[in-house]
Amino acid sequence: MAASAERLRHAWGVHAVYVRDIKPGVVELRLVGFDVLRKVRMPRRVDGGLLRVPVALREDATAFLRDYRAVPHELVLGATLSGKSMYLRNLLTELAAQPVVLVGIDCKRGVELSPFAARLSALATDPEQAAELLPVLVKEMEDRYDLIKTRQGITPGTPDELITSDVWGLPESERPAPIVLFIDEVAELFLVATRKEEERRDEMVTQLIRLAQLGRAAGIYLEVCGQRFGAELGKGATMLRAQLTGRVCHRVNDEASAKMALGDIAPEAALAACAIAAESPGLAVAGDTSGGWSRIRTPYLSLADAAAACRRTAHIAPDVAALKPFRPYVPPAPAGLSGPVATTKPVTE
Ligand SMILES: Nc1ncnc2c1ncn2[C@@H]1O[C@H](COP(=O)(O)OP(=O)(O)OP(=O)(O)O)[C@@H](O)[C@H]1O
Repeated sequence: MAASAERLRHAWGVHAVYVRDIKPGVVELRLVGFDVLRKVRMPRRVDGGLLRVPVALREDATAFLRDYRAVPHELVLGATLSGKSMYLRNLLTELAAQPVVLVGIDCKRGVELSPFAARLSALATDPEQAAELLPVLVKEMEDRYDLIKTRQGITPGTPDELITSDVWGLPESERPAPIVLFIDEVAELFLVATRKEEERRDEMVTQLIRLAQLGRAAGIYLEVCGQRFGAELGKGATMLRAQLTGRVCHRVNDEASAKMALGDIAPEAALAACAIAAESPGLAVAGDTSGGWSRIRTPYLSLADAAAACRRTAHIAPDVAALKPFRPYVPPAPAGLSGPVATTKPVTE
């Protein structure tokens, strides 16, 4: 096999299989999962910039970028074993390499997000902890609004370019680090058994809606993941969903679930999600409320490699004093796993 194809195989992981060289720098690939043949020029790594990370491959062999500045909040839906965790794993690992504060709520006792503890500034693993963490994030957001306001009124005659309505307009030295909050299996936050739990749920949902409505200007972004996200979850669910304008829908069990994710984007996108086969985990339909959508596939990334990437980047996690009490316990690295680890990277031509 030609050297160019070797490089491609390495860069694309198991998701693109070399078919033949067409001419120097151009090869034909079968994109596993999409089941189509593509002519692809030699890919180079995507340099997305802060908060703009490659996370999957599009059907046309270009990289799908998760761009928080353009689409601040996202909903990732899919049935069990459809590939949601793999998507989050890729996203989290890419963000971990940037000066971004990563926060997790994983009410499945932390089984999904704990492996990334070394890079997480805060982690809540049950609804009680989430109920303590969310108001701290809301307070952080309010403090950031105060900072922007102070800057606006700094002195009469402040040059126009220093007048800003979000953290991105602040001078770099004063700008707080962006925060991405990952919520795995959001339904766990909504489910209640007692009246007391219902009150706690209502408070959390209100806090989440506030973060979704106002977070962008404060540099706080949400990545919400679940199997379904409809009105049946209870008060506030549809209001919160409306704020999560980025949508990624993996295989779902019924049309109603696809419509929850994509119905307000494009009916054809919901149909495309319904057509995803059970044997294609990692395949999804991604869109946003502008109406644009495409089929995407996340690269395979093992949990061990993702965890190792988080350990390697732990030292760049920005400090947020208010989150210190929520810092997760980091177990010692397993022997033999502390060295450099190869990870697959979505690439583009
Ligand atoms: N892009 C991919 N390529 C190959 N295998 C994948 C891909 N994405 C997921 N898988 C495999 O599919 C299985 C399910 O993936 P994953 O755990 O991400 O699903 P999930 O939707 O999070 O499931 P659950 O809701 O049950 O946690 C895993 O064995 C995983 O390795």
